[in-house]
Amino acid sequence: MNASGSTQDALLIEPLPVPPDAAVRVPGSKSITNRALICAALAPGTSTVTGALVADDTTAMVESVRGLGATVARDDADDAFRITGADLSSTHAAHVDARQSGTTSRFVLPVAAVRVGPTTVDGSAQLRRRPFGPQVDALRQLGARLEELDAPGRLPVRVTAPARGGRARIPGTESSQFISGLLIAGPLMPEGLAVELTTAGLVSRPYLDLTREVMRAFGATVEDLAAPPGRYVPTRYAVEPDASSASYFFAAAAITGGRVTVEGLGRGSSQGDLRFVDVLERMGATVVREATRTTVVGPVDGLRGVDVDLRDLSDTAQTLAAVAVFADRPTRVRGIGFIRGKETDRIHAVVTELRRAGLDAREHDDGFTVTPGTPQPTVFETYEDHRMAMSLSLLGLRHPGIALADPGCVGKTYPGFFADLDRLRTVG
Ligand SMILES: O=C(O)C1=C[C@@H](OP(=O)(O)O)[C@@H](O)[C@H](O)C1
Ligand SMILES: C=C(OP(=O)(O)O)C(=O)O
Repeated sequence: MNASGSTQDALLIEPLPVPPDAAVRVPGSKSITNRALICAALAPGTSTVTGALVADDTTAMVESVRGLGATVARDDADDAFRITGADLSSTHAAHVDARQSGTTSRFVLPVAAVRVGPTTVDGSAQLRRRPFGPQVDALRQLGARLEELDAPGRLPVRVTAPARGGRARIPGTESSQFISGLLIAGPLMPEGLAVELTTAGLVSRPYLDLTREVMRAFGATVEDLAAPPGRYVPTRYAVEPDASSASYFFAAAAITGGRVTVEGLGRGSSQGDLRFVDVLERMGATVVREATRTTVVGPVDGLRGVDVDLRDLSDTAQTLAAVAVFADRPTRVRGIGFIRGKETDRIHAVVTELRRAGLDAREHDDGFTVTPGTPQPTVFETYEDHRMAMSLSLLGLRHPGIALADPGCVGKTYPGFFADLDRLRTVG
């Protein structure tokens, strides 16, 4: 790393000397990687997944599907995982550690309910604090037997008898991952699966499109929120770059008046978080959308504050909180009360940290308001939340004295983040 140095545990982010003019390629999508890995693990035969993210959340999935009986081999030369599907009729008792990964845990738990042997799903202390109740409840409606080994609605959970399938009622307002996981397991339930929402609202909707897209690529049939009995077939699948990871680079262009192109993420992408560039456009940035890449050019005359609902793309809420510091008027973010149940209470965390830097930021039940200002030199806390670290680092690109505690927390989805951020310093 050439311009970011370590002080004790904290990482100092040096301001960019000039606005960036750069093209970057961010790692593979966490969400697509974990969907592809688990669909491959359900397909009898050998699948190949290329371009996958290699990070803590996807290692969690690799280890988990191995625990369920799949074989996973890494071929670095080919940038590929080769996965041979698990024998779901095996009676062996499985134990799965989903680490910090919401997707891994919420995709594996329903899959545990379509195998014959008992499976225990557990995770880190952080994951044990996150909600699982609606999914446990839905699986019981589908005939599975589950034991919550610690507290109701929390990990660890042991599945002791499989689901027959049918209809499950579940709220859509807490996490779409519950529904994605049920859909993934649905084709392997003897009666198939139909999910019925008990709420008018549905958060993180684009992730359900992603689930259906990857399921179909692996040969499964799925329509809306239902999957008839069926099967997966092995395939070769290429993972595109991660749109949430790209948000930090688009934001860097927006706040500096620079220009950043993210390669491999273009008009055909199904990742909802790519819509973050629409928000930047509303704020005054110029966006160039091409078939296989997207460019953001920051305005020279400053950004406008916006009032925006991010329920479909909530992983970009903290990115926007950082961008909002550089606008001309307050930014209000709505529709994201459910992000209090992510790696940390993200509304509280981001507001607390902006205030630590002397900025005016406020919490609301459903989001936050950030008023523009000049952040003071600060060592930000990062709450074991990769997105706190990556978002707050943006302030350091413009202001001196910004440092991050526990920068290694980015390893959850983007181990090379700070090295890639340094590439914005390369002129030309
Ligand atoms: O399905 C997915 O891949 C994801 C869904 C979202 O979670 P929620 O559905 O809990 O909002 C998102 O925050 C997470 O990073 C990835
Ligand atoms: C919320 C996130 O992850 P997960 O729910 O998959 O742990 C995230 O990556 O921001």
